[in-house]
Amino acid sequence: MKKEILIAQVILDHYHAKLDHLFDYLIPEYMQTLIQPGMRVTVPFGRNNRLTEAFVMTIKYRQKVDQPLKELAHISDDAYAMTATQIELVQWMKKSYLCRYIEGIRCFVPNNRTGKKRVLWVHCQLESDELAEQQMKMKRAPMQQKILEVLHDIRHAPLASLLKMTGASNGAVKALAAKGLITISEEIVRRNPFKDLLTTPYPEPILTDYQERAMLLIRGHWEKKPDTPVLLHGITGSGKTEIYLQLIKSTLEQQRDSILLVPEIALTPQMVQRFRGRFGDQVAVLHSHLSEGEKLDEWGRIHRGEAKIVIGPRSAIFAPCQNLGIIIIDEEHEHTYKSEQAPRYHATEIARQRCRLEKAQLLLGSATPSLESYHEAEHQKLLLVELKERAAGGCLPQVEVVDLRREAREGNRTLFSRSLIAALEHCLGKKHQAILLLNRRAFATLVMCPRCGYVAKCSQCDISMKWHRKEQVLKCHYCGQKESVPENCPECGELVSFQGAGTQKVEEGLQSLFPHHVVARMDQDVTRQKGSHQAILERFEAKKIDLLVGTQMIAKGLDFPNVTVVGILLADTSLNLPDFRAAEKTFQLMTQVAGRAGRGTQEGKVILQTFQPDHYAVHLSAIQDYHRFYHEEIQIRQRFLYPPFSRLIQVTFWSESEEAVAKAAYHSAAAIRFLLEKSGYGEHLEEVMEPGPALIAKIENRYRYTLLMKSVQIPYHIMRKTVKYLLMEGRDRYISPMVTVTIDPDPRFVG
Ligand SMILES: Nc1ncnc2c1ncn2[C@@H]1O[C@H](COP(=O)(O)OP(=O)(O)OP(=O)(O)O)[C@@H](O)[C@H]1O
Ligand SMILES: [Zn+2]
Repeated sequence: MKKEILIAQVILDHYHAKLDHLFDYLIPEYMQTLIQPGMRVTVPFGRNNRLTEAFVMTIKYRQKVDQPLKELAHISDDAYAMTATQIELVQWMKKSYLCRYIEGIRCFVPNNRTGKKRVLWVHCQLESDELAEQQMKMKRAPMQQKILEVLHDIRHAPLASLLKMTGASNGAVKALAAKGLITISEEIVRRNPFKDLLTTPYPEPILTDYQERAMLLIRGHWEKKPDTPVLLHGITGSGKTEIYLQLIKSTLEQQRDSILLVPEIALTPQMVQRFRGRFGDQVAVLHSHLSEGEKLDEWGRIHRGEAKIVIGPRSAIFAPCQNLGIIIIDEEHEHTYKSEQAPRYHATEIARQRCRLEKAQLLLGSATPSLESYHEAEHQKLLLVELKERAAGGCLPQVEVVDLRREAREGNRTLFSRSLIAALEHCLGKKHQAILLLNRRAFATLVMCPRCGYVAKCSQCDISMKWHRKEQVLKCHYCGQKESVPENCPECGELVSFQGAGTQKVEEGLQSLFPHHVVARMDQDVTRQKGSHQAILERFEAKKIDLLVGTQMIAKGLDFPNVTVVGILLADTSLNLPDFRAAEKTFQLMTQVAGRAGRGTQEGKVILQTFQPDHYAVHLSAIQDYHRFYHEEIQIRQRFLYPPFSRLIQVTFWSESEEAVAKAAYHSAAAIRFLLEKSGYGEHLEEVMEPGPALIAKIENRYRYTLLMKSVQIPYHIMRKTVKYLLMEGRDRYISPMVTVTIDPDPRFVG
């Protein structure tokens, strides 16, 4: 009989598709009591037995086989080990998002190559008489004398400061240490992302009636049904954050951890300020603007349980909390919760899985819940809790819809309607502030020929170039390519004109309308630099800015009571996108940005400019009636079988060869249909749609085709399995190696 041996199945820390499976390694005798699933190890790999990092997924006994197995070489730092839950989540992610193991693992395990930040301290314990005696002995070493003198006074100093103060070299310090006159110690310091953040206490208010009721409902519900998530639908300014604070406070009292997700980094500072104002240093942040070192140190604080509240955007859902009690997702409808890169996860889905596995509670909050979530609430899969009044006493702002067609007929072709100018004058006259939204960057969107219709396009991407006036260049917002601005049309020679408007143009227009007021702009161009959005928001809060212009970045979450006017310059930008969610996105954006006005005690006013005043998304957001919007929109979804009445999978094919990409798309569609037919779904093949060029048909010189599948009758897991089989395992047979394929399950952008 053959002997049983203990083996570890590992995933190599490597992104190569061919290495995306488990490898078996023998566990040497001495490691057997130490090793655990989730640990990071080093293994010999390949013909040269190169030492490679890997993660242990499982440990098991196996019959000894004739073919000899290689042995694990080394167990690495176990501080970064995955828990059993995390391993299970990685497996789940691989299956659900068709990603590689390592892509899932990398979400949980930080890159620890940065190491810890260490500071060296120098200490001196000499008494005065000893000092004098020693100094006598070192007449020839004036630097050493000086160091002793300085240290004798202050006793301790960081090495770097000591060298600066004395002008001495490292050698002199070492010499003193060698003589035993001073000692050197090492301190590990935390890289603190909050060092520049001003925290003021954020006291608990008396809850409003709605908040009080909401708290009772939520607590009562979770006592009975801890597994059912809550959807908190509260109008803008209704005080949802206070509910989050109170729920997290109870979680903290039970010694458990909380994760609070915000839709983008720009919203972290305001949230963090409130939470640190109440819970102090128990609050940690995790986001991509932290330095590697800061990230690692925050990760460590959470992992060790020193920080029990984590705030951050999407990726903070992977925070290493060891005793998770609650996850809260603020503005749950935001598309930023879906990752656009592998693994293409949705943070809410990860949250559901984590809550299920870790017995934690889940709360989704929004003033404009996604159709999917609200639909679930209607079908009792989520508990719906509503806040119908503003917390600080004010009411929702008045919204005036301005028909831009009429404005133009009456002779005003500028970006600023007469109503908007009047409202801004009134607002500034009262020393209030205003927010202006235009969901587009740059100065003008297009450079266009008024005679032949030529539009300047990026030569690598099939998309119009945007004019950036300050830099005097055309820029492609997809690949970043810059080109000079043509004066004449390259096709017909006519002088070109600049069409459309971006935030820069609004900024300049406003400045000339209101030369004595301060105008500032916040969009991706301005905030790419670390910390700059925070600086702008701080100035706005301190009332050093009167008019703030921005893209959707300024539309949500911000809470400034002195803002009484909001201008939406062009509601149509998002309405015209060829995406089945266009109306929903527009409604959400309009309602959210309108909600920035009148949050204090003064009344707010919103001017909504549009060419399509009769569109239901426009006029329902003008009266801020979520329920009616939901009922209109859900019927459309049902009629056309879009989510939540179906689940989608989108496959994108990329290649430098247009022929290859088209071929790949059509062959794949045909093969998927064939396989589905063989599995008995021949009657529903129309659920695999005709492939075609993507909405943006070319990016960075690569052509793009998309193939959309809509699972209604064909079960989703069957569809997903078929696609996976075809495009991953069988790809060599159907798709030319010149073509890249990405599979996006439950895509947020279709086209
Ligand atoms: N119970 C309360 N009493 C007085 N003020 C309150 C109370 N609760 C919240 N507020 C204040 O009301 C304002 C709005 O609250 P908050 O920012 O939480 O709204 P919100 O529901 O998150 O809105 P939005 O969806 O628009 O971001 C804040 O200034 C907050 O301090
Ligand atoms: Zn480009």
